[in-house]
Amino acid sequence: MFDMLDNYPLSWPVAALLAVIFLSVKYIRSPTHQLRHIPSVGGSGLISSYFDARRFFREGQQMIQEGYEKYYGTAFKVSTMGRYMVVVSGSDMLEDIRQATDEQLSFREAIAETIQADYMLGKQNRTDPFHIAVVRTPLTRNLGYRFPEIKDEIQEAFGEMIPPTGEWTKTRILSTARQIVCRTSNRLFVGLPLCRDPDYRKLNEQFTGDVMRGAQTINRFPKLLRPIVGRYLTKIPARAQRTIKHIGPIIEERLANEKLYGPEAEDTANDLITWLLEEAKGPQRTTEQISLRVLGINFAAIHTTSMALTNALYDLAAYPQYVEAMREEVEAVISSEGWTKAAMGKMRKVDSFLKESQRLATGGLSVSRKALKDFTFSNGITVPAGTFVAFATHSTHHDDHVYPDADTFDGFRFSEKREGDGEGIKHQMVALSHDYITFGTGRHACPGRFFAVNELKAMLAHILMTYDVKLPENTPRPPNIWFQTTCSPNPYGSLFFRKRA
Ligand code: HEM
Repeated sequence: MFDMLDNYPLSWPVAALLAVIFLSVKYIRSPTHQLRHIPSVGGSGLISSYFDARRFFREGQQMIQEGYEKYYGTAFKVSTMGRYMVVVSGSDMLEDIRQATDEQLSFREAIAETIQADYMLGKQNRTDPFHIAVVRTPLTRNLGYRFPEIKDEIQEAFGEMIPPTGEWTKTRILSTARQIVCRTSNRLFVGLPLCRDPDYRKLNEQFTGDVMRGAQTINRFPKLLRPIVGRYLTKIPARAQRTIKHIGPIIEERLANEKLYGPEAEDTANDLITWLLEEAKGPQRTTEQISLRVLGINFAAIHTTSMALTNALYDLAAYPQYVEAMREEVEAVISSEGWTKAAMGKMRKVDSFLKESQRLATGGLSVSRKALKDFTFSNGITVPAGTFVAFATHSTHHDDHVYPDADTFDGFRFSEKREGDGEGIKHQMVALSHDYITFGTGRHACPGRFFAVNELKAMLAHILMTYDVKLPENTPRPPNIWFQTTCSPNPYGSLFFRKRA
């Protein structure tokens, strides 16, 4: 080849020129160049950004905090494995994200790349997300009607997992919470007896971990190979088949009944399968599609809610000064309302305690979006198409300018605010605001938050009425575990429970 070039006197300079042109175009198109107007936390050279991406694994939140303090109200970038992430802060920039259309800043494209969602739940889950409307409307509307069953499952699940006896019983709390949340949520989603089926429960308890590991495996391969890797090197296809094995017969029976008695025939189960079948049209109405939507909703619901419950229980044991006031509230409300959804709405102290617990424990970044077009924020900062943007949530929640004494756990911070005139609604846990981003913002804000909060309140109220809870002797609240910007309650922590004295 070199000999060949030697035979043509102009070839060396031409080859060198082509190489320079190629490298220049590549550089101009690279995120390093395109995002050069946005300051970096850490370096932005090729080698330094590799080391920063490695540092991000261990010290992601410290890096976000550093950028938040230096560039509050504007944007900075951090390098993560595979891409830069542009991090924004301040109410105005969050409002810009809230108002952006899906064609400008896409929630679904961001998730699709981060967790390789197409290989986990099927491409239709992203391109045709009819299940979101189901969670937002019929699931939420039916909470009052189905509440007695949710309460029944809470009672049964706690009774089995943590029998209330006179002796202090040590319980590894995160795994216990996950099992209780899975069972209770599925009492609403698929009802009895499936919600108690050991294999179905295990499948849903483990699915989030399977997805995270699967995504890591897929992300290691180039785009071209990913369909093969997703299919043969992850556990996901087997999990999908296992879900269909459990839910398929129920769907088929409902479809057969519909054929027999007509579409107007009442589906008395009134569960997630009913609502999905009501919403689904044409090709969406298959056993596989409906089963995968149930799996996907479990994915969104189980880990988030069980982490929230675990954090609340660590806080309950660490700050026992709030117990008596919450018990009085629960007793008063239940004696006038009974165990109903309306009663949950009246438990302001319980709501505040859970909200405060989540305020402190929400992870480093949320509201992840991918820019599909160049996007200009109202402060003039532009991010080019293809950029990943996220909001500095943990830093906002821990900012003394936003919350006085922000690092301190103040269990009734929000219920006290609700006592002011006209303040009754906006400080409740389900309310979205620019200061409280646990459930995200805008049209993609968590549609399951009404169920999650009612379920968490019913669980905490049940615990307050049934148990005394304490930390192991002379030990502090188990510290949260950070990985990149994810903040998880300590999986190794235990609490002691005994029948309420
Ligand atoms: C404490 C528990 C929960 C937390 C902290 C939580 C948090 C979130 C967050 C932060 C988002 C993204 C919002 C955004 O980027 O703007 C989200 C989306 C979502 N959540 Fe939740 N969630 C919880 C429970 C649930 C439950 C119980 C369900 C289902 C019943 C659920 C279903 C969903 C769905 C389907 C989405 C996607 C929304 C969309 O695609 O537009 N979540 N959640």
